[in-house]
This record gives sequence, structure tokens and C-alpha cells, in this order.
Amino acid sequence: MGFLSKASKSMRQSNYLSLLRNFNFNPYINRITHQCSSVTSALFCSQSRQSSTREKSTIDLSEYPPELVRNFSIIAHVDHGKSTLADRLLELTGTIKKGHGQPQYLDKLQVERERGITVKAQTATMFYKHRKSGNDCDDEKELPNFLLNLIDTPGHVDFSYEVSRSLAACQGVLLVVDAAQGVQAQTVANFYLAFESNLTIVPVINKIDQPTADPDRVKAQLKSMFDLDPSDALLTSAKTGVGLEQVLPAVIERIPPPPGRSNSPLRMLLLDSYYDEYKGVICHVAVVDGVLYKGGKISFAATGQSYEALDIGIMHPELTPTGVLLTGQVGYVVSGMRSTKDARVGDTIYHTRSIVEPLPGFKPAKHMVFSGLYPADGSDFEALNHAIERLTCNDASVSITKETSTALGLGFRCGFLGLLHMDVFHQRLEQEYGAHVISTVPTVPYIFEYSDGSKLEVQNPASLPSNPKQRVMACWEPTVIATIIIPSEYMGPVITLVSERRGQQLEYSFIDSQRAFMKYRLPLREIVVDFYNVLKSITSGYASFDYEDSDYQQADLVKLDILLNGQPVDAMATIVHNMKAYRVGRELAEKLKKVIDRQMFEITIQAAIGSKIIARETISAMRKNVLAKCYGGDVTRKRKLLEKQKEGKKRMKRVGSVDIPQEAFNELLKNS
Ligand SMILES: Nc1nc2c(ncn2[C@@H]2O[C@H](COP(=O)(O)OP(=O)(O)OP(=O)(O)O)[C@@H](O)[C@H]2O)c(=O)[nH]1
Repeated sequence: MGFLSKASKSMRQSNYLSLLRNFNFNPYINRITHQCSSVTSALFCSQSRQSSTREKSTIDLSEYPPELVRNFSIIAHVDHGKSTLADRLLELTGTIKKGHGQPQYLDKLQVERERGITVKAQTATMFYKHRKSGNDCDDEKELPNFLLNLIDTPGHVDFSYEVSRSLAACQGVLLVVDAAQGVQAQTVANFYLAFESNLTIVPVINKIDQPTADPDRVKAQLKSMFDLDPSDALLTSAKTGVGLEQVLPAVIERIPPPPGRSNSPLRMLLLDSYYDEYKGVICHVAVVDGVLYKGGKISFAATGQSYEALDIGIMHPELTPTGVLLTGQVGYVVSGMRSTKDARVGDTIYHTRSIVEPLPGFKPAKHMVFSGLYPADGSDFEALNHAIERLTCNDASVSITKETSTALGLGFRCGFLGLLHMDVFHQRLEQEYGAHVISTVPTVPYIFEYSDGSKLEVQNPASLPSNPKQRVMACWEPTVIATIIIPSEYMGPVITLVSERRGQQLEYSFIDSQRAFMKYRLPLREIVVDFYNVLKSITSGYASFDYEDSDYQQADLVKLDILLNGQPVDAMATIVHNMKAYRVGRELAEKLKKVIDRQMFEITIQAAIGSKIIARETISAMRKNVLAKCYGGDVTRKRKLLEKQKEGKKRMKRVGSVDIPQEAFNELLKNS
């Protein structure tokens, strides 16, 4: 039995290799022998000796033809345990040591560790010996060894772009659902992402160790919402380890192998790229068709640039050179590229001089919010420029253009996928590059149609004329389709909140006897800032919320200016709905009064629409005690000193500029 399986394995390998050899478009074919097992290396040892570049890797990828490869992602709502489950699977397969002292191993960024969230999708290759049911082979070594690529994905809605990219490299997903919380908004969104990509979905009900866990209720939800068979659900606790032994066998048995053709010209999908100080740009790729060997000449379809594959390998879990990447495998390529701008995510990589049909790629990331970034100290502009350039090498989903503000000087207008993404970007700028920044109130991209018929996307309210009504014929605002899942008893307050935010109900139903599912169209500007916090607070933290972008709708918008001592502060201008402008203007003026420090002169804060002042607050001047040194004495002398002080203050009011702290912008953010 053992001998037979060994023989069939050798035959499978040699067949696979001869298939590759027979297909002679690739001049680097002989290099596969460096990774051959003892059996296969005997076949090609002569070529192996001729080659000048020897790989030292102990991993022989030629042992893993597509039928022994599985590519899968873990998807779930925030905090349902994806990263913890990924940790356990890495431990189970010996990819990382048990108790490696670093929970959520694949969350590598400092910001991910501090916030306990996943921001970037991460891949890890694992090897796993699988015993099929009915296989009673005694010798563990004789069991087929599978190569499993696990992609841990972020749960937060801002990073769903990362999820959809990761799914492009997979044939299946583990859909993790918290056994106590049940199906939540991002479970729904992620399910549909996987479903629309035709991926096999393996439901995993996690956290069954919790006292409030109710796996049967979750099974019923999976059936009623997604038509998933309850008996297919795996019950696990990533914390205690219960049920984990069923996960990888389910992955192997239920998820199909990658479908690519080994004997076709190379086509690789560029999944992600980042910049490494020592190696340059590292591209994460999925090999859709063909084979890539170290030293191969590759071209990028989008840029037409060609490079040499200087180093290739897999993430096991760190970069592990293998010298070859075969059909269906997910790995990395280092090609001496200097800037991630040349590695466009979703691009097709192919062998230079071969002719291939490019892969469909990905939709470009859509920027939902824009905000200005300025150095806290104006003279630090160059340092901030450098920091942003380096950070965008590792986060290509941010758009950057230079802009100037009369109040804050030279800076940048940045487009983000959402507010959390914006926050994470700021935190990374400060933590990883030591930059100190002032960020302006985020705004969504509006479209304005001017009287000359031109239509313009406005990403910065300051770029609008103060009285847009004079020239603007119509305005449109972006909307989203929002999914809200809540315990039924909170429906009343939630409906009130959503209608205050100008939402239109599209759908509602009940997931089970306790929970309601609601779908709304909402203006994006109404949800970007504080919607989720308010929703959480009125539902005692039980609401879950997700959104996807939708069409633009016409709206009655006005530009709201903030004036300090009569001067408009361009960085504080916002665009608001006409209906809310008075209330927002009043609240902004009140808030600013609380956060701007008193100065030696009086400060007036005004909110204005065009030339019309709609709110006004005054911060009185700090009064220096000019009489401190006048002990007793002449009253006329005291009066003279006070008069002199009054004169000085008048002058300061004219020439003085107001110091605006970052908190003032933060308050605007909360209020607008
Ligand atoms: N009781 C219990 N807690 C768990 C289990 N699995 C994960 N947790 C805890 O749940 C919290 C969230 O776990 P993560 O693995 O970070 O969740 P995630 O889905 O990766 O989160 P995001 O990446 O932010 O979407 C952590 O405090 C884990 O310790 C489990 O099986 N049982």
C-alpha cells in the first residue's frame, strides 16, 4: 500500500514535470530541477548541474500540482475571529510555533496590533497531510501533502476592497460567524462578494465556547439568509481549539483546486505590492496559468515594463524563496522594481515576448472621503511629502494631490476608502514616519454643474465659489446602499435616525424572531462622520452596519464658510444640505468657541452662506493684569495703563492671526 502510493506520487510528479518540459516556450524550464524531490531530481539532474543559479530552498513546489493546492480566504464580520482562526490553522500545520507569543500573527502593522483590527489582507502558505475518509494508511508520511494558501482579510467595511482583491486568488472561503452574535451586516456583504465570485463557501460558526453561544440559531440564520445547508456548518472555538481539526479537511474536500492550465503561457494576477527597503517592490501574485522560474523575464501588461524575476517564492509565513511558482500557487516576486506605482494591483504579469490575453483585473478603488493633510509646522512640508510618498508605496489605495490653503499653507488633498482608512493613514504617518499633521474636515466627492454646462467633481469645498448659487445650476451627491442589522426592539429609534439622515428605505425583513434586516439608500455625507457611532449608541451596541457605494442623486447643497475675525478659513469650509445649513452653522460656531484658546485679542467666529452670516460667537480676549505692579497710588496712572492696553488690543485684533488647534478641525468633523 505504502509503496503503491509512493510510486503513484512519483509518477504524478514526473508526469507533471514532463508536461512542463514538453511545453517548451519557457527558456527557464530546466530550473525546476533545483526544487525536485529525490525521485524527480534523478530525472533531470544533468540539467540541474548545468544551471548556474542554485536555489537553497528546502521546499519543493513541484510536489504540488494544482490538484494538491487549495487557495482560500477567511471572511467575516469585524471581530468574529478571522485572525485568531488563522493563527490556530498556522499552528496546526506547524507554519508558526504554538504560543509564538504574538496573537493575530498575520496582523503585522503596528496600527493593526494596537487597534486589534486587520487592515491589510495577508497570505500564508501552509502544508498539510490529509487523510481522506476511508484511507486507513498507517504511515502518516504516505498521506498526500497539500499546499494551502490562506488569505486573512480585513472585516471593516472601509477595507472591503482588500477582501474583493483577495477573493480573486481563491476558489473558496471560510465564512466565519460568531456563535453568539450571529449573522451581521458584513457577514452579508462578504457572503455576497464570495457568492458573486462563484466561490465555494464553507460556513464556520466560531466562538462556541462563549456562554451566550447559540449555534442552532446561527445555523437557522445561515439557512434563511444564504440558503446554506446547516449540516455543512463547522462548529469551532478558535480560542480553545475545539472543532479546529475539521477545518482543513473541509477546505481540502469541499473547495476545488485552482483551475489554471499548467501548459499555457504564464499569466499571473498581481494581488498586492509593497515596498521593502532592501528588496525594492515585492509583488504578491497568483499564478493563473503557466509557470514562472527564477530568472524569467516578465512584463506587466498595464505599464508594458519588463523585469527579471530576481527572487520568487511563497509566504511560509515569511518570504521563503522557492525559485519557481507553478500554476495555481500564490506567492511573491521580486524584480528590482523601484516604485509600487509600476505595480498596479490587478495587473497581469506574463513572460516577455509571449502573447497572452490580460486577466480581468479589479475595479479601481473608489475614494469615499477626501481630506486635506497639512504639516503641523509649515516648514515641515518636505518631510511630510517624503513620508506620504513612502507610505503610499505600501498603501496604494490613497489618492494624493498637492493643494494650497491660505490658512494652513502647502499641503495635500487625499482620497480615502472611508473614515477608518483615513484615521489609519494618519496614525501610520505619525507612528511609522514621525510626521505631525493637521487634517481638515473630510468631505465626499460632490458633482456641481455650472452655468456654462461644465460638470466638475468637487473634492475640496474651498474650491467652490462662496456663493455657488450664482454660478451653479445643479449639484449631485454620492449615495450608498446601507445594510443595517439590529435586534427588532430597536427598529423605532433606528428608523428615526435614518430619516433624519435623509435615508430612503429600500427593504426590511426579519432574519429570525429577534433580529431585523434593513436596507436604505443614504447620502454618503450623512454616514461618513458619526453615523455608525450614533447607531451603536441608540442600539446599545447591538447594531451592525455595512454599505456599498451607489449612484449620485441631485441635492440642494450650499457651501458653509467659517470666518475667524472676518477672514474665511478655507480649510474649514464645508458643503452641507441647505435644509441643515443653519443648524450646522450654529453648532459649528458654538463648538469652535469651546476649542479655540483665548488669545490676547478678541476673536469672532462666524458661519456664513455666501455673504449671509448665519451664526456668530465671540471669544473674549485674555486680559493681562497691567495693574499688577501698581500698588495703591494714583488712579489716573491706572486709567492710563488700561487705556494703553485697550489701544494695543485694537491693534492686535487687526493684525493678529488666530491659532487654530487640530481639535478645532476634529470638532468640525464631529459636527458637520
Ligand atoms: N471566546 C472566544 N473569543 C474569540 C474566539 N475567536 C476569537 N476570539 C476573540 O475575539 C476577538 C476578535 O478576534 P479577531 O481574530 O481579531 O477577529 P477578526 O475577525 O480577525 O477581527 P478584524 O480583523 O478586526 O475584522 C479577539 O479578542 C479574540 O481573542 C473564540 O473562539 N472564542
